Amino acid sequence: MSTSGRLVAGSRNRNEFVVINADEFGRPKPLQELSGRICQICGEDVEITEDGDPFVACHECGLPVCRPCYEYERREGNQSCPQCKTRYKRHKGSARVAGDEEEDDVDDLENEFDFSGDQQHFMNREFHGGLPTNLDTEPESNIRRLAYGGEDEGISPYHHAVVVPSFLSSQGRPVLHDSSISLQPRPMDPNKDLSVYGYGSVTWKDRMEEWKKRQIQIVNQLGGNSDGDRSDDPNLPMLRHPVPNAYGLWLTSVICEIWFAISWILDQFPKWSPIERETYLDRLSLRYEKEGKPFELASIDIFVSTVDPLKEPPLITANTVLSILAVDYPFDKVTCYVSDDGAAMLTFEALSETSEFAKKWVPFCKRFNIEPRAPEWYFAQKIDYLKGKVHPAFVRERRAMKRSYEDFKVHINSLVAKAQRAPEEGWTMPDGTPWPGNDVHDHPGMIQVFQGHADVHDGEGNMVPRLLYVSREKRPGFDHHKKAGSMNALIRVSAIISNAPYILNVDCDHYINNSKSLREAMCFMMDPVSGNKVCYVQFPQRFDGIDRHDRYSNRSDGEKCEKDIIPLVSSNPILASELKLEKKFGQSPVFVISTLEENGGIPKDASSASLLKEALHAISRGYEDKTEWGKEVGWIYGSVTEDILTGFKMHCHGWRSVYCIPKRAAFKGSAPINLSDRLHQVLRWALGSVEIFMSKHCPIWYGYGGGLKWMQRLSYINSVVYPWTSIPLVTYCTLPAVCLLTGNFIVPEISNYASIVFIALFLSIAASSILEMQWGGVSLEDWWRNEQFWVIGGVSSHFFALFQGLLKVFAGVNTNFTVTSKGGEDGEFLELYLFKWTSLLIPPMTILIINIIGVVAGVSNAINNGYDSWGPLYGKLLFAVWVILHLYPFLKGLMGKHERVPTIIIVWSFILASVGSLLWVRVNPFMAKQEGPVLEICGLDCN
Ligand SMILES: O=c1ccn([C@@H]2O[C@H](COP(=O)(O)OP(=O)(O)O[C@H]3O[C@H](CO)[C@@H](O)[C@H](O)[C@H]3O)[C@@H](O)[C@H]2O)c(=O)[nH]1
Ligand SMILES: [Mn+2]
Ligand SMILES: [Zn+2]
Ligand SMILES: [Zn+2]
Repeated sequence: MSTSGRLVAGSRNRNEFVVINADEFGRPKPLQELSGRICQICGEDVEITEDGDPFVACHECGLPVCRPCYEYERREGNQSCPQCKTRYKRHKGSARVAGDEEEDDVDDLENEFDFSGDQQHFMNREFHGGLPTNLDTEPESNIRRLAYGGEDEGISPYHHAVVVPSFLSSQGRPVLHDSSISLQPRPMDPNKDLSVYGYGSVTWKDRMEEWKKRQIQIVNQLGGNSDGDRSDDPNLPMLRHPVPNAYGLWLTSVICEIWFAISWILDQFPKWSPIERETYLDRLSLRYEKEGKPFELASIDIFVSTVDPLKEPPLITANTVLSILAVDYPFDKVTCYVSDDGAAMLTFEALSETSEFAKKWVPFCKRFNIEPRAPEWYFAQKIDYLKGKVHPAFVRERRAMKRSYEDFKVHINSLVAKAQRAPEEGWTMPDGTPWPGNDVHDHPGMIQVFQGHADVHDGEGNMVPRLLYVSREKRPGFDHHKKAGSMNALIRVSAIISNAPYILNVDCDHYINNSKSLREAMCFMMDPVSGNKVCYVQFPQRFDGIDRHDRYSNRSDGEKCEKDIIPLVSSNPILASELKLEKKFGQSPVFVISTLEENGGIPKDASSASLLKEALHAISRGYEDKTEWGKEVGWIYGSVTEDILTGFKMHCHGWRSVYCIPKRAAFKGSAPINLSDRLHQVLRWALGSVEIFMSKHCPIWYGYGGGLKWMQRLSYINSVVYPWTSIPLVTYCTLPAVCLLTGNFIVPEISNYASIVFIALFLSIAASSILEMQWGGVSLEDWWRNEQFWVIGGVSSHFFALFQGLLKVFAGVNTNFTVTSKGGEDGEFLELYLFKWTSLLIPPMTILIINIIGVVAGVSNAINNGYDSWGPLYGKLLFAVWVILHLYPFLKGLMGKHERVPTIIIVWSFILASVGSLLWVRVNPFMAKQEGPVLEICGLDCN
């Protein structure tokens, strides 16, 4: 059976393979009799061999190909003739070791790799079975992988189909940028630029003298007499020993920094083995869409999940569904399943409208080959009618289509308006029967097939893929496992109704932006050689409608990877008893049989009524009881980031995944554009990580001896430990304020030599991150935003997630899943400054306030105390300003004019901040008692 997930792995994929002389479908034209013989791949002249004849690459069909192209194809490309697919034989004189001439006409591949038994292996693979063998070859590929560095270096370019999770960021999310550079913000080290403070102050110098003397005493007491001379060297003791009057502060900061250093190192590993991939859609089509033969592209079941029509507007879901129905793929090979966890009649009715509108929309898309095929975003694009050859018919039809879409929108909006207030007796359907889902938490399973009868044609005889509405049974008092549960229900329904060998999962807001996306994925999945190892292909999520400045770092900060295409691979234990399978998959014989169909498909003799009945059984509340669903089968339960957990589990079983980045973004989604939603989303992700961290699936302990690569393990570890970094982060952000308020400082004055070392360190760190950004194509601005959001998210969401996670594990307190609001339909940034107040905002607010108070107090103190006290102040100010700058977007949101901040929150934060500050000044635990040098300068308690 199958399971799924996403996450991990890096590649960049460029479609740069050029086929010149291609027909309008991009296929190479059949052989033309050219006098001069032009290479059909690159367009250059084909060379003349020593014999005086033109060079012939393929003796089967004689397609003219020049030697360089042939050599390239033979070595790194398809390794076979692009026209007739005959595997290339080695040529006389081809670059080869001298003396193997007699091997002429030998098939390279057969020679290099032993393929016998391989096919057998594919067939018998059990889904969660061992690691597929023969990872090292990739002849006749739909794809090309360019691997750099790491294990791949210097070996064959096909060595190791290793998919390293190169793109995980600190948030454990694959980073968006087309590079392997992950954007781990690096905490600044205060020790690095302190050389500037402390000079010009006499008192400071006195203190230093005093302190040095003490160091010498200590060294002598420790019996370091032999070393006595060296202890006079001003550099050494100062680097070895902390500031004597603020030992506690110093120690705290050092502990924080050690943790930052560890997390930074963890973050570096995944960057080591980047992989680039190319897809060749034309080859896919040549191979599987031969003219005059039935298309052989595999079927795909597409799952759309939705739960709350108020937060996930039906128009957005409708657009996603339309983009799926209009996708560039044979219509009868696509089935779209919409899972409604909210059992909302609104969703149901909107879907019904959508299926009607699709009959106009889909043919229009296909006829004019437009992009994207989600009408809202298509019509939002500006078209220049004067540019290029815009057909007059197109102009007319586009206009008409726009009008029908407007009508459709009005319709949907009126449904939404109607749904705002539920009638007392609950909703009734048009035929008068009550809507079965009136109680969201207590209702039977529902399935509705909207299309799929062969007689549903659009005007031109084009047909539209089938669309199904599915709402699984819900009963109070049971854990329904949120999205993971709904996906598992869809796996079963779809296996019974259409049983495609591959599935694609999108959220309700993830419309298909590139109608060729499915083909992109199929290049990997249906690759004759490497396809059988791939458990999923994932695409990065791009966003629409984010604020131009992307203030909350949706783009760069831990971008979520969405959309997986997952093969439903059958286990083929032909002899295993039915009983054993039922124990694993549950008691639906139709479903169990479907798991045995390697190539999908449903039994021919079954009536659709009986199949629907079976499907309803498969989505009943108790279906998964005492089965392996959620444990070994399907999406894995136990974390709100079910995708990471499931992907991890698949990788542990030795499967490989592919990260696919087509030039035109494959999918787009809406990003939360107000801070509160964003923080809640990040909170949920972090909570998911904490859940995995504390479960048996913790990547630190789990799955040794399986197929998980070391680098993958490190990346997974990184993606589950990052919430812990919030503890040192909160501490670190409070330190500057504490320093300012108490007059202590965490770093001692240091010598010139030491300051040079620190400056050099600091510069090299800055240089390395600038270089990384350059390579990764990340702009400085993106990086800075990422940095900022790392601090904001860290001190709020990650911090809360830790406590919620601990509460959940140790006290069983469950938190609910806050679905992220999907942006408004018109892509305006309406909500940007709208703050919905939540307790999440208190920590960053408090930190901000105490730092501001610290700055004010420090400066006014220095003014009172005159020139001497300015020197040491700068250092502390620098830290405080560092914190304030990082919280700046937060401050800006705070000052937004659209809605007034409830006073109670301000009051609370102020009370907390001032009580805290006063306590520090009074109790002052970090201040050394008496024996330290006397504090003459600055600090609130300064006399
Ligand atoms: O009980 C539930 C709760 C949520 N969902 C759906 O789950 C999806 C993701 O929810 P959303 O609030 O949009 O979360 P995001 O953080 O934006 O989603 C990302 O992160 C999730 C894991 O944390 C993944 O499941 C998603 O695929 C991925 O897009 C949405 O389609 C919801 O409708 C359900 O179907 N049932
Ligand atoms: Mn989402
Ligand atoms: Zn040929
Ligand atoms: Zn050529």
